[in-house]
Amino acid sequence: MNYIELDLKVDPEFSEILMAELGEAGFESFVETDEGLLAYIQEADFDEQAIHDLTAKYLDLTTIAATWKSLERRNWNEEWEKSYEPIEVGDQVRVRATFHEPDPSFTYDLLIQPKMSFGTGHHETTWLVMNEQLRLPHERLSIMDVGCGTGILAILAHKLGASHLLGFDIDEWAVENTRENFAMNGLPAESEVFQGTIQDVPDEKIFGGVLANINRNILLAEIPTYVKHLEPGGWLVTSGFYETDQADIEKCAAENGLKKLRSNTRNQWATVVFEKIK
Ligand SMILES: C[S@@+](CC[C@H](N)C(=O)[O-])C[C@H]1O[C@@H](n2cnc3c(N)ncnc32)[C@H](O)[C@@H]1O
Repeated sequence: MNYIELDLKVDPEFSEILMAELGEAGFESFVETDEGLLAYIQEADFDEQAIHDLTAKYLDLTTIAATWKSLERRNWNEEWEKSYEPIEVGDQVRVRATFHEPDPSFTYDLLIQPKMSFGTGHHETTWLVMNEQLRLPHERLSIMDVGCGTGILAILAHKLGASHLLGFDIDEWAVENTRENFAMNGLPAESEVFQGTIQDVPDEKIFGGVLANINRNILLAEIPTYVKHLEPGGWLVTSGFYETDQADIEKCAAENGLKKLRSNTRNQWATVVFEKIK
Protein backbone atom coordinates (compact mmCIF):
# COMPACT_ATOMS: atom_id res chain seq x y z
CA MET A 1 0.00 0.00 0.00
CA ASN A 2 1.34 3.45 -0.87
CA TYR A 3 1.02 6.49 1.32
CA ILE A 4 1.08 10.18 0.49
CA GLU A 5 3.03 12.48 2.76
CA LEU A 6 1.47 15.95 2.78
CA ASP A 7 3.89 18.65 3.90
CA LEU A 8 2.05 21.76 5.12
CA LYS A 9 4.18 24.81 5.81
CA VAL A 10 1.93 26.83 8.07
CA ASP A 11 1.95 28.89 11.25
CA PRO A 12 1.96 26.22 14.07
CA GLU A 13 -0.96 28.10 15.62
CA PHE A 14 -3.17 26.58 12.91
CA SER A 15 -1.85 23.01 13.14
CA GLU A 16 -4.53 21.74 15.47
CA ILE A 17 -7.47 23.00 13.44
CA LEU A 18 -5.86 21.66 10.26
CA MET A 19 -5.35 18.23 11.85
CA ALA A 20 -9.05 18.12 12.68
CA GLU A 21 -9.99 18.98 9.09
CA LEU A 22 -7.47 16.59 7.58
CA GLY A 23 -8.59 13.80 9.92
CA GLU A 24 -12.11 14.20 8.58
CA ALA A 25 -10.72 14.05 5.04
CA GLY A 26 -9.12 10.65 5.72
CA PHE A 27 -5.61 11.53 6.86
CA GLU A 28 -4.46 8.90 9.33
CA SER A 29 -1.48 10.31 11.18
CA PHE A 30 0.28 13.60 11.81
CA VAL A 31 3.70 14.88 12.80
CA GLU A 32 4.02 18.48 13.95
CA THR A 33 7.23 20.11 12.75
CA ASP A 34 8.89 23.48 13.39
CA GLU A 35 7.52 24.71 10.09
CA GLY A 36 4.04 23.20 10.25
CA LEU A 37 2.67 19.75 9.78
CA LEU A 38 3.29 16.43 8.01
CA ALA A 39 0.12 14.42 7.39
CA TYR A 40 -0.24 10.90 5.98
CA ILE A 41 -3.03 9.37 3.93
CA GLN A 42 -3.40 6.26 1.79
CA GLU A 43 -2.77 7.20 -1.81
CA ALA A 44 -6.17 5.85 -2.89
CA ASP A 45 -7.89 8.28 -0.53
CA PHE A 46 -5.87 11.34 -1.50
CA ASP A 47 -7.82 14.15 -3.14
CA GLU A 48 -5.65 16.91 -4.61
CA GLN A 49 -8.66 19.20 -5.05
CA ALA A 50 -9.51 18.90 -1.35
CA ILE A 51 -6.02 20.12 -0.46
CA HIS A 52 -6.31 23.07 -2.85
CA ASP A 53 -9.67 23.93 -1.27
CA LEU A 54 -8.24 23.66 2.23
CA THR A 55 -5.30 25.91 1.37
CA ALA A 56 -7.63 28.45 -0.21
CA LYS A 57 -9.96 28.40 2.80
CA TYR A 58 -7.22 29.51 5.21
CA LEU A 59 -5.48 31.97 2.94
CA ASP A 60 -7.09 35.01 4.55
CA LEU A 61 -5.84 33.94 7.98
CA THR A 62 -2.43 32.52 7.28
CA THR A 63 -0.13 31.38 4.51
CA ILE A 64 -0.20 27.66 3.84
CA ALA A 65 2.14 26.06 1.34
CA ALA A 66 1.19 22.49 0.58
CA THR A 67 3.42 19.97 -1.18
CA TRP A 68 3.07 16.22 -1.21
CA LYS A 69 4.87 13.13 -2.34
CA SER A 70 4.20 9.45 -2.61
CA LEU A 71 6.33 7.43 -0.24
CA GLU A 72 6.92 4.47 -2.55
CA ARG A 73 7.62 4.03 -6.18
CA ARG A 74 4.92 2.38 -8.20
CA ASN A 75 5.00 0.90 -11.62
CA TRP A 76 3.27 3.71 -13.41
CA ASN A 77 3.87 2.11 -16.78
CA GLU A 78 1.67 -0.79 -15.74
CA GLU A 79 -1.02 1.60 -14.49
CA TRP A 80 -0.79 3.59 -17.68
CA GLU A 81 -1.12 0.62 -19.93
CA LYS A 82 -4.48 -0.10 -18.32
CA SER A 83 -6.04 3.32 -18.79
CA TYR A 84 -3.86 5.75 -20.68
CA GLU A 85 -4.93 7.18 -24.00
CA PRO A 86 -2.83 9.60 -26.04
CA ILE A 87 -3.69 13.25 -25.51
CA GLU A 88 -3.94 15.90 -28.21
CA VAL A 89 -3.30 19.63 -28.00
CA GLY A 90 -4.95 21.25 -31.01
CA ASP A 91 -4.28 19.42 -34.24
CA GLN A 92 -0.49 19.61 -33.96
CA VAL A 93 0.58 17.97 -30.70
CA ARG A 94 0.02 14.39 -29.61
CA VAL A 95 1.43 13.00 -26.36
CA ARG A 96 1.70 9.23 -26.14
CA ALA A 97 3.53 6.40 -24.45
CA THR A 98 5.85 3.98 -26.27
CA PHE A 99 3.12 1.34 -26.38
CA HIS A 100 0.87 3.59 -28.52
CA GLU A 101 1.28 3.63 -32.27
CA PRO A 102 2.55 6.98 -33.64
CA ASP A 103 0.07 9.06 -35.64
CA PRO A 104 1.90 10.79 -38.51
CA SER A 105 -0.89 13.34 -38.97
CA PHE A 106 0.44 15.22 -35.91
CA THR A 107 3.45 17.50 -36.38
CA TYR A 108 4.74 17.04 -32.83
CA ASP A 109 4.89 13.52 -31.45
CA LEU A 110 5.88 13.53 -27.75
CA LEU A 111 6.84 10.31 -25.97
CA ILE A 112 6.23 10.50 -22.22
CA GLN A 113 6.64 7.74 -19.65
CA PRO A 114 5.46 9.47 -16.46
CA LYS A 115 6.69 7.14 -13.66
CA MET A 116 5.92 9.08 -10.47
CA SER A 117 6.02 12.50 -12.10
CA PHE A 118 3.34 15.04 -12.95
CA GLY A 119 2.97 15.94 -16.59
CA THR A 120 1.34 13.84 -19.26
CA GLY A 121 -0.79 16.55 -20.80
CA HIS A 122 -3.89 15.12 -19.15
CA HIS A 123 -3.87 17.76 -16.44
CA GLU A 124 -5.51 21.03 -17.47
CA THR A 125 -2.48 23.12 -16.57
CA THR A 126 -0.03 21.08 -18.67
CA TRP A 127 -2.46 21.21 -21.58
CA LEU A 128 -2.96 24.99 -21.18
CA VAL A 129 0.79 25.68 -21.16
CA MET A 130 1.44 23.49 -24.23
CA ASN A 131 -1.41 25.23 -26.02
CA GLU A 132 0.29 28.60 -25.36
CA GLN A 133 3.69 27.28 -26.41
CA LEU A 134 2.29 26.66 -29.88
CA ARG A 135 1.71 30.42 -30.22
CA LEU A 136 5.07 31.56 -28.83
CA PRO A 137 8.46 31.84 -30.58
CA HIS A 138 10.92 29.08 -29.61
CA GLU A 139 13.36 29.04 -32.56
CA ARG A 140 16.97 29.27 -31.33
CA LEU A 141 15.86 30.32 -27.83
CA SER A 142 17.23 29.09 -24.55
CA ILE A 143 14.26 27.94 -22.45
CA MET A 144 13.94 27.24 -18.70
CA ASP A 145 11.32 24.75 -17.41
CA VAL A 146 10.61 25.38 -13.71
CA GLY A 147 9.15 22.29 -12.00
CA CYS A 148 9.68 20.13 -15.05
CA GLY A 149 7.77 17.03 -13.78
CA THR A 150 8.06 14.60 -16.69
CA GLY A 151 9.92 17.21 -18.78
CA ILE A 152 6.93 17.45 -21.14
CA LEU A 153 7.03 21.25 -21.60
CA ALA A 154 10.78 21.34 -22.27
CA ILE A 155 10.36 18.48 -24.76
CA LEU A 156 7.72 20.44 -26.67
CA ALA A 157 10.01 23.50 -26.52
CA HIS A 158 12.76 21.43 -28.15
CA LYS A 159 10.40 20.23 -30.87
CA LEU A 160 9.37 23.85 -31.49
CA GLY A 161 12.99 24.77 -32.18
CA ALA A 162 14.50 25.84 -28.84
CA SER A 163 18.27 25.65 -28.94
CA HIS A 164 18.94 24.95 -25.27
CA LEU A 165 16.82 23.52 -22.44
CA LEU A 166 17.26 23.77 -18.69
CA GLY A 167 14.77 21.86 -16.53
CA PHE A 168 14.70 21.38 -12.78
CA ASP A 169 12.36 20.05 -10.12
CA ILE A 170 12.46 19.63 -6.34
CA ASP A 171 11.37 16.00 -6.73
CA GLU A 172 14.22 13.58 -7.43
CA TRP A 173 11.94 11.14 -9.25
CA ALA A 174 10.76 13.91 -11.56
CA VAL A 175 14.39 14.72 -12.36
CA GLU A 176 15.17 11.10 -13.13
CA ASN A 177 12.03 10.83 -15.25
CA THR A 178 12.78 14.06 -17.14
CA ARG A 179 16.23 12.71 -18.02
CA GLU A 180 14.68 9.50 -19.38
CA ASN A 181 12.05 11.38 -21.35
CA PHE A 182 14.63 13.83 -22.74
CA ALA A 183 16.68 10.87 -24.02
CA MET A 184 13.60 9.16 -25.48
CA ASN A 185 12.62 12.33 -27.39
CA GLY A 186 16.10 12.97 -28.74
CA LEU A 187 16.90 16.14 -26.79
CA PRO A 188 20.53 17.23 -27.18
CA ALA A 189 22.97 15.82 -24.65
CA GLU A 190 23.83 19.39 -23.54
CA SER A 191 20.29 19.84 -22.15
CA GLU A 192 20.50 20.44 -18.40
CA VAL A 193 18.33 18.77 -15.76
CA PHE A 194 18.90 19.04 -12.02
CA GLN A 195 17.15 18.62 -8.71
CA GLY A 196 16.58 21.97 -7.03
CA THR A 197 14.85 25.32 -7.34
CA ILE A 198 15.27 28.63 -9.13
CA GLN A 199 17.73 29.62 -6.37
CA ASP A 200 20.18 27.08 -7.83
CA VAL A 201 20.20 28.66 -11.31
CA PRO A 202 23.33 30.82 -11.70
CA ASP A 203 22.54 34.55 -12.01
CA GLU A 204 24.31 34.84 -15.36
CA LYS A 205 22.00 32.35 -17.09
CA ILE A 206 19.52 34.27 -19.25
CA PHE A 207 16.60 32.74 -21.15
CA GLY A 208 14.37 33.78 -24.03
CA GLY A 209 11.44 31.89 -22.48
CA VAL A 210 10.44 30.52 -19.08
CA LEU A 211 7.81 27.84 -18.50
CA ALA A 212 6.46 27.75 -14.93
CA ASN A 213 3.57 25.41 -14.23
CA ILE A 214 3.85 25.31 -10.43
CA ASN A 215 1.30 26.79 -8.03
CA ARG A 216 0.08 30.17 -6.81
CA ASN A 217 2.32 30.62 -3.79
CA ILE A 218 5.53 29.48 -5.44
CA LEU A 219 4.84 31.71 -8.45
CA LEU A 220 4.21 34.74 -6.25
CA ALA A 221 7.50 34.07 -4.44
CA GLU A 222 9.57 33.28 -7.52
CA ILE A 223 8.28 35.52 -10.35
CA PRO A 224 10.79 38.30 -9.43
CA THR A 225 13.64 35.80 -9.89
CA TYR A 226 12.26 34.43 -13.18
CA VAL A 227 12.24 38.00 -14.49
CA LYS A 228 15.93 38.41 -13.63
CA HIS A 229 16.66 35.36 -15.80
CA LEU A 230 14.59 36.62 -18.76
CA GLU A 231 16.03 38.64 -21.60
CA PRO A 232 14.12 41.85 -22.48
CA GLY A 233 11.21 40.84 -24.71
CA GLY A 234 11.43 37.26 -23.42
CA TRP A 235 8.25 35.42 -22.45
CA LEU A 236 6.99 33.71 -19.29
CA VAL A 237 4.13 31.19 -19.26
CA THR A 238 2.61 30.68 -15.80
CA SER A 239 0.08 28.07 -14.73
CA GLY A 240 -0.77 25.76 -11.84
CA PHE A 241 -3.33 28.09 -10.24
CA TYR A 242 -7.06 28.62 -10.33
CA GLU A 243 -8.92 31.41 -12.13
CA THR A 244 -9.60 32.90 -8.69
CA ASP A 245 -5.84 33.42 -8.19
CA GLN A 246 -5.20 34.94 -11.61
CA ALA A 247 -5.49 38.57 -10.43
CA ASP A 248 -2.78 38.00 -7.77
CA ILE A 249 -0.42 36.49 -10.34
CA GLU A 250 -1.04 39.35 -12.78
CA LYS A 251 -0.47 41.98 -10.08
CA CYS A 252 2.82 40.38 -9.02
CA ALA A 253 3.94 40.13 -12.66
CA ALA A 254 3.06 43.79 -13.37
CA GLU A 255 5.03 44.90 -10.29
CA ASN A 256 8.04 43.02 -11.61
CA GLY A 257 8.30 44.45 -15.12
CA LEU A 258 6.12 41.99 -17.02
CA LYS A 259 3.41 42.86 -19.54
CA LYS A 260 0.46 40.49 -19.89
CA LEU A 261 0.09 39.07 -23.40
CA ARG A 262 -2.95 36.83 -22.89
CA SER A 263 -4.63 34.29 -20.62
CA ASN A 264 -6.80 31.20 -20.91
CA THR A 265 -8.69 28.82 -18.61
CA ARG A 266 -9.81 25.19 -18.63
CA ASN A 267 -12.02 23.67 -15.91
CA GLN A 268 -11.25 26.64 -13.62
CA TRP A 269 -7.48 26.25 -14.01
CA ALA A 270 -5.71 29.26 -15.53
CA THR A 271 -2.65 30.17 -17.54
CA VAL A 272 -1.26 33.67 -18.12
CA VAL A 273 1.45 34.55 -20.65
CA PHE A 274 3.69 37.54 -19.99
CA GLU A 275 6.49 39.38 -21.79
CA LYS A 276 9.41 41.14 -20.12
CA ILE A 277 9.14 44.85 -20.91
CA LYS A 278 12.12 45.97 -23.01
C1 LIG B 1 2.10 21.12 -11.60
S1 LIG B 1 3.55 20.15 -11.75
C2 LIG B 1 4.05 20.56 -13.41
C3 LIG B 1 4.86 19.50 -14.11
C4 LIG B 1 5.12 19.77 -15.60
N1 LIG B 1 5.95 20.94 -15.79
C5 LIG B 1 3.81 19.95 -16.34
O1 LIG B 1 3.55 21.06 -16.81
O2 LIG B 1 3.05 18.99 -16.45
C6 LIG B 1 4.66 21.07 -10.73
C7 LIG B 1 6.03 20.45 -10.55
O3 LIG B 1 6.82 21.39 -9.83
C8 LIG B 1 7.60 20.74 -8.86
N2 LIG B 1 7.89 21.79 -7.86
C9 LIG B 1 7.12 22.22 -6.84
N3 LIG B 1 7.70 23.26 -6.24
C10 LIG B 1 8.85 23.54 -6.89
C11 LIG B 1 9.88 24.52 -6.78
N4 LIG B 1 9.86 25.46 -5.83
N5 LIG B 1 10.90 24.49 -7.66
C12 LIG B 1 10.97 23.54 -8.60
N6 LIG B 1 10.03 22.57 -8.77
C13 LIG B 1 8.98 22.58 -7.93
C14 LIG B 1 6.78 19.56 -8.42
O4 LIG B 1 7.60 18.54 -7.91
C15 LIG B 1 6.08 19.16 -9.73
O5 LIG B 1 6.83 18.19 -10.44
